[in-house]
Amino acid sequence: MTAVEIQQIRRKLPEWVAASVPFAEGGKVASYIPELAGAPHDALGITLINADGDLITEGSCGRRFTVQSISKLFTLILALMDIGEDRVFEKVGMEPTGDNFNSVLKLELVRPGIPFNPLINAGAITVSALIRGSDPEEKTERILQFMRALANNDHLRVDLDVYRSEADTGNLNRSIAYLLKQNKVLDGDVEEVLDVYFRHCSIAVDCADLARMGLVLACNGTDPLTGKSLIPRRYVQIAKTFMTTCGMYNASGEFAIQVGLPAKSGVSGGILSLVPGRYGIGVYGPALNNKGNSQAGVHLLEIMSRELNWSMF
Ligand SMILES: NC(=O)CC[C@H](N)C(=O)O
Repeated sequence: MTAVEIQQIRRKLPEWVAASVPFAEGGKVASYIPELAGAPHDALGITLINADGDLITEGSCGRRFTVQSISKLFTLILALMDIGEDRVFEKVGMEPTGDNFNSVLKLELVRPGIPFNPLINAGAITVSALIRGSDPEEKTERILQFMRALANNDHLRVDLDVYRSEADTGNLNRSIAYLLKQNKVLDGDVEEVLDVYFRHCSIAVDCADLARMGLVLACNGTDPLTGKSLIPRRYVQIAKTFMTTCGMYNASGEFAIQVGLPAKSGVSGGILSLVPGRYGIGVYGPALNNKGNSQAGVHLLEIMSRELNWSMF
């Protein structure tokens, strides 16, 4: 079955990618982080990898881009591994918001002012503060090492141009962080927490890195290609649940209906997705729809899920 499906994907993927590329036209490359604005509008790439190590790539999959919000998954998992779920969920909730990823609205409206979930900016900034490490450098290094292990790629680095660009212009994130400090959700130095957050959002990857990280999640925390156990199963379960309920921002419900797979997107146009037990998937398409998800990338995943009957539901 799997071998037949791999052949089908290899045969049809060029056609599916070609059919999705035109959808980029209706989307916009994110420019609120100035360094992201130069990304190629109509690029679309995808890499899939399965537990046997079969790798399928199509389109502009070799391009490097920053993970942005996709990193929130891995900081969440690392915080869970560092301090356990009871302590993490004292500080962030488990519910979708229906608001934009960078909204401050509910931090003021809903007491006690903790972020609704770890995948919105408020939640991820809170989680950054929970990562073990004596200073921002050590925390960032630990996040990098963790992502390198998951991607099986020692070369992952912070893209310093994107980091500086976001640190220079990230006033909305600064507002969120100071509000969290005021609400006594954030402990410690706000600028140091933001520094860790901006840096982990700026880690550069390609589609193959995302696919390999997705494969570890698809296989419940063990990299099937090295046999290494990298994440406790319970924390993978938590991460995949958040991917399903909040991973595509406030379009997660629609994505669950149209695609039906756990996924996490970022404003640079990346999407990490997976088919449980079977594939890790990395997608890159920088033109975003009005919810902040890759316009062509979502379309491609919709086609694939429909054609291959991948929905979990
Ligand atoms: N949606 C995203 O990818 C947001 C991440 C980005 N670094 C920000 O904070 O705005």
